[in-house]
Amino acid sequence: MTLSIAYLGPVGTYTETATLAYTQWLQETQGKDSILCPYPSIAQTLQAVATQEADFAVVPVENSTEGSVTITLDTLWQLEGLQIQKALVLPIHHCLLATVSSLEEIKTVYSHPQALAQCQKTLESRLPTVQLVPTASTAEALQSLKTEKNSGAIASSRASQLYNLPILISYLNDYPDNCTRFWVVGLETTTEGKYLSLGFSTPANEPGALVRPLAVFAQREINLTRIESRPTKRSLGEYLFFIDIEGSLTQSPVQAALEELPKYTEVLKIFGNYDVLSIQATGNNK
Ligand SMILES: O=C(O)C(=O)Cc1ccccc1
Repeated sequence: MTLSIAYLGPVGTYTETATLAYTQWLQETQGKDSILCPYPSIAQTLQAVATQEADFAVVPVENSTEGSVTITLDTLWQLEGLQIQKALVLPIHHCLLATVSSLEEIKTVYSHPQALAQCQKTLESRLPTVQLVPTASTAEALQSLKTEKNSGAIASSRASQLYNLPILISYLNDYPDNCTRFWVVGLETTTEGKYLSLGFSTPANEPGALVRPLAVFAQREINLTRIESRPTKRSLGEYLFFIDIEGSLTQSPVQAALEELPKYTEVLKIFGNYDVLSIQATGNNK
C-alpha cells in the first residue's frame, strides 16, 4: 500500500524537503512507498489527516531562531485524534532569489513569515527600505518573481533549482545554526519513543495552577524539554500549555505522571510519543 503524505506546498518548500527525508526513511527502514500531496496551508495539511484524505501530515512546529509555529500548535489542539509519529530536524539555509541583477532594484521581498523573521536583521542591514510581504510558503513566494519585476523572494537553493530562478544572495540567515523541527502527524496512537508531547488547560487561574501539573513531572525526575503557552481564545489572559518531556509511555514513572496529571488539568491531550530523525543538509535537500 502506498502511503499519502500531506505537506505545506507547493513543491520546493522546506517542509517538502523534510517530507522527502521522511519518505526515504520509510522506504529504507520499513520498505514502504509513499506519495507526497501538497496543501496550501499548515491547517489544511493537518485537516487532510483528520479527514483521512492523507495518511500522514508533515508540519513545521518550531524554529531555533524564531520559536513556535503557532498555527501548528493551535490546529493540533483543535482537531481530534491527531498523533505525532516522528519529529524531523532540518537545517535551514535561506537564499534571496530574484530575476533582477542588483539589490538596489528590489522594492518588495516575499516569503513565509517564519523565513522573513529568520532573516530580519540581514534584511534590515542589506535591504533596509524594501517592503516585506508574507506568503503562505517560501515556494509560493516565487510566484511573485514571475509577475513583479522589482521583487525578491526568500527560499531554499533547492527551490531556486526547481523553478530555475537565480540566487542574488546565497546566505540570508541571521544565525548560522538555523534549524526547524517538523512533526509527522497521523491517526495511529503512538506508545513509545524518546519524546512525549502533550497540551493542557488549567482548571482555575490561581496561584500554583501551572506549578502543580509541572511538579508531577519534576517529582519523578522527568525532564521537560520545552514549554509553550497559547491563548485559549476564550478570554484574554487564559492559556493552554504545550509541553514536551523526555520519556516513553513504556516507562512506569511516565505512566504514573500521566495518571496523576488529570487532577491538576482541565482538558488534557496527549499528542504522541516519538523519536527524532535528524536530516543532514546536503546539496539535494538544502
Ligand atoms: O514555507 C516553507 O518553505 C515552509 O516549509 C515553512 C517554513 C518556512 C521557513 C522555515 C521553515 C519552514
